[in-house]
Amino acid sequence: MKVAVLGAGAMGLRYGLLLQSAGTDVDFVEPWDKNYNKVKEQGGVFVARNGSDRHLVHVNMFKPEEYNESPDLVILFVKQMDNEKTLEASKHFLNQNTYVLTNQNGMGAVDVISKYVPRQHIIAGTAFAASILNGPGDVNVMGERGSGQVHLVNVTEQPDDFTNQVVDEFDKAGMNPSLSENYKGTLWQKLLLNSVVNTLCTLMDITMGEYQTFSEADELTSELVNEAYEVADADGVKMLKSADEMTKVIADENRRLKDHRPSMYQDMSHNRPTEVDYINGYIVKKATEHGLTAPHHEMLVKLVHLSEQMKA
Ligand SMILES: NC(=O)C1=CN([C@@H]2O[C@H](COP(=O)(O)OP(=O)(O)OC[C@H]3O[C@@H](n4cnc5c(N)ncnc54)[C@H](OP(=O)(O)O)[C@@H]3O)[C@@H](O)[C@H]2O)C=CC1
Ligand SMILES: CC(C)(CO)C(=O)C(=O)O
Repeated sequence: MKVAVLGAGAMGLRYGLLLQSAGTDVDFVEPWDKNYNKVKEQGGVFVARNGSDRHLVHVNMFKPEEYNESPDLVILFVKQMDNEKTLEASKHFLNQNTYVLTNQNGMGAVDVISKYVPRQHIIAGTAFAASILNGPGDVNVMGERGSGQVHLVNVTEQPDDFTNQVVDEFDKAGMNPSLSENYKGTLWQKLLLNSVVNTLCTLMDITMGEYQTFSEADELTSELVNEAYEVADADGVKMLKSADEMTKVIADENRRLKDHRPSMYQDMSHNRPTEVDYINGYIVKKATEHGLTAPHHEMLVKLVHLSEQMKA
């Protein structure tokens, strides 16, 4: 299987390097010039795990305009707001046979990807895993080896042979993949985690572990989760877990990745726009569509925008 990772940032590198080390044929396609130039200059990417054992790994990296291969699978890992321009710049290597996989946080990618490949070739899902890009060509993979999880789901909810091959490749790479047949339920599970953890840790300038040490952490998590569950229910989402179980999933993830500052924090601390509109903002949008309100999530969206604007 030939894989092109489109967007060689923190998570694109995490997935691509794991697959490459398990023997999958991986190319990285990077629209971000600074990263591309740095990788070419140093002859690869510096990779560390939990800040240790930093070493150089060779990768094949191309700019979208110079990439002329026909990958079987494209793994899209740019930020949500960059999807449209990135796919437009890559459309010469996307065709009716290409599969595109997104494990990005937030909601919206599938609608954009479906302009470029058939919906039955879109593999969505979620990454219960963390990475930090220290700078161009320099990635820090968080969590113990083999501890992250990947949940994959076909947008049509009909897994085919190719999707099962992708699961096998991910399994060989130690990525702990699972394949679901519940598209929205799978994505909402991660949406909930991000709507609590990314947003609160970013606003409060704390790690996931620090949040979980707060005496009322589970109560706060539960308020946000319950509000979102009403919206999911109105939207016809079949959730994979109860609201109480989800609160526990979030607490467990906070303990597992206790030293991690979520990707939204990485953006905020570098004065970049965040993905809040695709996370809490999506919950608010869906609430409005169904004649509901989601006041806690709406407040969080405004607070993140306030902070973004103060830094701009
Ligand atoms: N990081 C994580 O732990 C996780 C992230 N995700 C999701 O994965 C997706 C990718 O995120 P992630 O890998 O964290 O982010 P990246 O490492 O790709 O991006 C971080 C930053 O790199 C720079 N950059 C990357 N691409 C470009 C570009 N084309 N042009 C200019 N600058 C660029 C920007 O910084 P600058 O402006 O400073 O140049 C950018 O904001 C997101 O949807 C995220 O939510 C999901 C699970 C975990
Ligand atoms: C919180 C986390 C690590 C969950 O996997 C994440 O999605 C992020 O950092 O954006």
